[in-house]
Amino acid sequence: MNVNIACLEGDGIGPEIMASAIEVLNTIAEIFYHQFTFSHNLFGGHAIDETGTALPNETLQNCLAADAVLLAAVGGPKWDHGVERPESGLLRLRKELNLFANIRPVDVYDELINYSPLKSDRVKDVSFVVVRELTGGIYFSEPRFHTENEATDTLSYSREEIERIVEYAFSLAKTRKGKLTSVDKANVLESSKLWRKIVNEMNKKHPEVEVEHVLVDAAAMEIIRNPRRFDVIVTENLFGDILSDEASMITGSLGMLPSASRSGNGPSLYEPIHGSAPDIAGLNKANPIAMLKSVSMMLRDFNLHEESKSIESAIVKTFNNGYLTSDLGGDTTTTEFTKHVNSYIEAFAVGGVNR
Ligand SMILES: NC(=O)c1ccc[n+]([C@@H]2O[C@H](COP(=O)([O-])OP(=O)(O)OC[C@H]3O[C@@H](n4cnc5c(N)ncnc54)[C@H](O)[C@@H]3O)[C@@H](O)[C@H]2O)c1
Ligand SMILES: CC(C)[C@H](C(=O)O)[C@@H](O)C(=O)O
Ligand SMILES: [Mg+2]
Repeated sequence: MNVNIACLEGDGIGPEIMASAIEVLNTIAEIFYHQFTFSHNLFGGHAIDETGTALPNETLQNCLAADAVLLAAVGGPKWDHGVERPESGLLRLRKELNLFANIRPVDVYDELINYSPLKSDRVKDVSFVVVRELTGGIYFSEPRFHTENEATDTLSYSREEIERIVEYAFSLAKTRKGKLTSVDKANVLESSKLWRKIVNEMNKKHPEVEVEHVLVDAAAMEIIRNPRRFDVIVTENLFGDILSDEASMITGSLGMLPSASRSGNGPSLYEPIHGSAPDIAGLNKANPIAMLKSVSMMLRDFNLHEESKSIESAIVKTFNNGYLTSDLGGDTTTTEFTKHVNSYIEAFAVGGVNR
């Protein structure tokens, strides 16, 4: 299969985990006889330094023309106080590609349950997906401004925006355990009242899905108290951002959670949920698992299931053999971890595809 991938390595640990992803994709291409073509694009802080904008037009055009976009991370203290921020490039890109559905799976590996800061009996067998609305809500609504003495953000959603993300979540729940938790703040926010009403209306169309509504503050508590109760969580942009970082700790590290952002037509974007980790940038310490699992989600979307499985299984073999990056208490470097994943992918292919 030929796949044209627009790569945005960005800032901080971005280049290190992107290198890991490309190495693994090259191994997959060789073993499974695919042709992956990569374009390397300026994005984020580095793009600001070189062009004055976080999302240069050439980068946007390459993303629009690609089969998929692979993004590492953007941002860092160097750009925290500039007029243009790296993060604004990311928000523009999501909007331009209409990536309204951000899928963030939270799956606990049995082998790593002791690395979670939570007790192992709480985290065992946890598997849920956060479906985060990604192109609306408080991140994008107008008016939005600040002056010396006043600042305003607006949280607004149209019926259409709510319906399309909730429809996505219902469909996903049907392929899983059939339970949908809608997280809102309907005791306070007008947008949440409409959100909740629409979820209830749509439940009539999908009666086989069990729906519950949980207020976001209670949801934050439940993710720690009893994370096994969740199957699919659907929520507004900002709530989804916060809850997914929280949920990552169930798995042991923020460096574990991948994501896919989809529009339904046009290229999807695959990226870890974490940021550019400036505190460990350039030290070869970054955990590449979130990035590699994002690659695995991309391959699954192209129906390359065996290829996707080979990555997942190689990741498990790598940490089962004691290779853990420092966020999980180990001393394996990013490059060593990647080398082991590559060799297990090769072994997987010998035992599987070439059997
Ligand atoms: N999608 C993105 O590009 C994205 C996402 C989140 C934050 N950011 C940006 O990243 C910058 C830093 O933000 P932050 O420090 O709040 O969050 P962060 O996610 O970059 O880091 C938080 C903590 O988690 C650790 N961490 C994150 N990913 C890791 C990995 N793969 N391996 C090991 N440890 C990892 C970091 O070392 C740090 O201690 C900011 O500019 C922020 O806006 C970008
Ligand atoms: C960098 C930032 C704009 C971004 C977000 O808030 O969406 C990040 O935190 C994420 O989770 O992808
Ligand atoms: Mg975030």
